[in-house]
Amino acid sequence: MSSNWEVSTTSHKGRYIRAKLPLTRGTLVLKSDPFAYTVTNKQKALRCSACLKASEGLRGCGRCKKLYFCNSQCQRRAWPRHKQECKAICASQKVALDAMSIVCHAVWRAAADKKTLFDSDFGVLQSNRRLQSTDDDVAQAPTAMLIRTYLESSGIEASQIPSIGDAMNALSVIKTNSFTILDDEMMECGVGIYPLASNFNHSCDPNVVITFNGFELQARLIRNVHTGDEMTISYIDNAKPREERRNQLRKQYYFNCDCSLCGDTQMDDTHLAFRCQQRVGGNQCDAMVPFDDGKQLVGDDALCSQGHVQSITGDRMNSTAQHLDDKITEAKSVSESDRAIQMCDEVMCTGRKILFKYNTQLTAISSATCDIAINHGRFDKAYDYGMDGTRGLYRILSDGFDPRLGIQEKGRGICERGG
Ligand SMILES: C[S@@+](CC[C@H](N)C(=O)[O-])C[C@H]1O[C@@H](n2cnc3c(N)ncnc32)[C@H](O)[C@@H]1O
Repeated sequence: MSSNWEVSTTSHKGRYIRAKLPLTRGTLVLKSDPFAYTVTNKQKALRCSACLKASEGLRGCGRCKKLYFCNSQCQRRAWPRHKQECKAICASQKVALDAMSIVCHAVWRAAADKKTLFDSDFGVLQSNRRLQSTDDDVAQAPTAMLIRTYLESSGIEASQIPSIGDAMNALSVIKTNSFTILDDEMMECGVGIYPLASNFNHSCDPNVVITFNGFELQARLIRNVHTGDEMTISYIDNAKPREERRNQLRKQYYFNCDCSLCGDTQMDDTHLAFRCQQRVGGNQCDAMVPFDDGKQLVGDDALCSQGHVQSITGDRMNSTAQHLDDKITEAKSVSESDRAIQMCDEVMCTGRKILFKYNTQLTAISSATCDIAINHGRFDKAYDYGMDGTRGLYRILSDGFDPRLGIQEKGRGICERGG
C-alpha cells in the first residue's frame, strides 16, 4: 500500500503524504494498527478494552475490576498491554483519563520494545508545545505529574518514566496527533496513536477519509488523485461553518487553514443560510437567503437567490434557530414517547421552514431527532427526520463520498425495515 505514496516535506506544512502514481477513489491507501490505544473513559464500562467492541456480556478484569473484556481470549490478548495498567489502576483505584491513559500506553509500548518514549516511533511525531500559550502549558503540568505517579506504580523501570517536561511534551504530541477511534456507527470509542497516519496533513475538503475496523485504522481515497498530489484528511468536523472550523484548527493544531473550502465563501454561505420565506405556486421557495457578512442578519429587504424579498428579519430567524437546539436538548430528556416525538416534529417543522437545505444546523437537528425517534422505536418518524440529513450537507461535502452519508443511509435502511 505504501508503494502508492511517499512521505515528503515542505517548509510551510512539514511532512505530508503524496501520491507516487495516479490512484482512483475507493483505493485503500493505508491500514495500520495503533502504536498505542485506549478505550475512552466514557465507554470503558460498555466496551471491551482490547477489541473496543460494545457488548452486553462483558467480564471485568479479575484484578483491577475497572476495565472490561469480551471473553478470556480478548483478556489474554490484552494482557501484555494491560498488565502495567492493571497494577497502576490497583494502586490508585482509578482509570486514567483519556489523554493521560494514551500517554501511559505509549510509554508502556515503548518499554515493551525496550525503548524510552522519545526513542520510539512516538518520538518522530510533531509536538506544538512551543506554540502553546503559557496558560495551556501550566494547565498540563498536574496531568504530567499524575502520569509519572501512575507510571511509577505500574512497575516499569525508572529510566523509562518520562520527566515532567517530557510528559508535558508527550501531552502536546497527543493533542496534535491522536486519532479518535470510531465504531461502525461512527460513535467515539477509543483514542489511538498511528505514527504513519499522522503524516496526513489537514484539508477541510480532503481526498482521504479515515475509518476504523476495531482499533485498525484504514485510510481510503474519496477522490481520484494524480501523481504528486497531496493526500489529506479532515482533522475536524468539516460540516461546521468556516470560522468555527478555523478556530478549532488554530486552537488544537496551531495553523491557519488555507484549503479550498476555507477560500470558498460561497460554500460558507450555504452552511449558514436560511430558507426563503416566500411561497411560489403554493409551495415554500427552496432558495437560500445568504449569510450576511458574518452577522447572520437579513434585513426586511434581503433577497433570496431567486430574487424574492424576505418578510422575516434575520434576527427573528436567528433566535428561532437557536431555540431549536434547546428544544432538542429538552426532547432528549423526555421519557414519554408521544411527547418526545411531538417535540421532534415541532423542531423539524420549524427547521425545514427556516433553514436552507444545506445548512449545518438542519443536518444536525435531522440527525438528533432521528436518533431520538430510534430510541423510542418510532422508525417511521426516524426515517422522515433522517431524510434531511441524507439529502443535505453530507451530499455536497466530499463529492458525496462522506462516511457519515453511509451511516445515515444505513440508518434509513434500518428504519425502512422497522428496526
Ligand atoms: C498530525 S501533524 C501532520 C504532519 C505534520 N505536517 C508533520 O510534519 O509531522 C499536524 C500538524 O501538521 C501541520 N499541518 C497539518 N495540516 C496543515 C495545513 N493544512 N496547513 C498548515 N499546517 C498543517 C500543523 O502544524 C499541525 O499541527
